[in-house]
Amino acid sequence: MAETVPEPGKWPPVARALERLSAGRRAHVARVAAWMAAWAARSGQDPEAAALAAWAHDLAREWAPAALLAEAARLGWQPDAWETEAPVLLHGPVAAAWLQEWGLGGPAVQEAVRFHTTAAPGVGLLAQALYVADAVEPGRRYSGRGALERLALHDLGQGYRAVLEASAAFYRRRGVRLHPRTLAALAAAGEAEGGRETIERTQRAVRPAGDAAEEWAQLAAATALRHKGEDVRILDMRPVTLVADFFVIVSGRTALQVAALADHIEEALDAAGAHKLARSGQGRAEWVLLDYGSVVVHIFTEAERRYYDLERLWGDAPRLEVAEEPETRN
Ligand SMILES: Nc1ncnc2c1ncn2[C@@H]1O[C@H](COP(=O)(O)OP(=O)(O)O)[C@@H](O)[C@H]1O
Repeated sequence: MAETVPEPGKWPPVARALERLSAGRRAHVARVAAWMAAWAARSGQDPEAAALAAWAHDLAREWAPAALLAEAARLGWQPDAWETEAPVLLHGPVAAAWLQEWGLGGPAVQEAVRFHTTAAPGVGLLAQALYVADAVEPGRRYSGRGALERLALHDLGQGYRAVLEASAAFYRRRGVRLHPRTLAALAAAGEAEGGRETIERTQRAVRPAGDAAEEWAQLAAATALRHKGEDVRILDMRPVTLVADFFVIVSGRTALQVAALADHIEEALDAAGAHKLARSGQGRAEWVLLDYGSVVVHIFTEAERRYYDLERLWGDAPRLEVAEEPETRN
């Protein structure tokens, strides 16, 4: 990449913090800065903003979990359940808050740094570019990297979506449950035009062999119906995303019923031998998410379900007929 990359010395607090990073991390950051410079030059974006976002994005990446939690608290960032469990997820929000403290970078730069690990729905071009750059810079080693890089330089929107899909698939295979911001970003990116063929090709390449996903989805739906879950739906996610094969969506009348439905469904799937990766939303049980990898069960109160409107977000996902429940006595 031939573009000159604005040096971090332009932003002294950033340059000082960079010096405290390991040599390997600094080299990664420099490759991200070079990628961002190339992207900015091609697409007529501000090279200074692109460089600052790149140089700053990993400044807190090597902080210990406890230090990240303490720093987030000092800076007024309230960690969510995912960030509390994996404080490494705070390194973007913390670095973004530092920029703000130092009076560096506008909202777009801070947004890009804040969401560079998880992505987020509705972020601007700079944030999409940084999310992509972090994943496709030439120091990363995985098959398909070069193709993703070229796609993103050609069309950032398609590249962003493809990187989201690819990293969702990667984390899914490793059993990492995705941050809700990443899920929402995937859904939002899926609404954008184009890219579908690329996505379908990626999907065919990476989809693991089938498990009992459809059976588990039907069982979750039947269990929800038996326990007076309302508006029970199964969405076939296979044609639209790698995030899961099926979503089961259920409403409960109250937060209490949402929790009870979650318990019943968990029990039934457990008995069927499904391995649960995660359950989230215990504390504030207006949206409980049971994650079985291939099947994700969402149990909402009505208001919460309307607010998130997964069915609209994933409007392209075909609906599956919920199988008639066999008569059960007693
Ligand atoms: N979207 C996500 N949802 C949940 N966890 C994530 C997500 N992205 C990253 N993580 C977790 O945070 C860790 C660090 O992520 P990141 O900083 O992007 O990795 P890297 O060190 O390769 O740059 C990952 O190993 C993963 O466990």
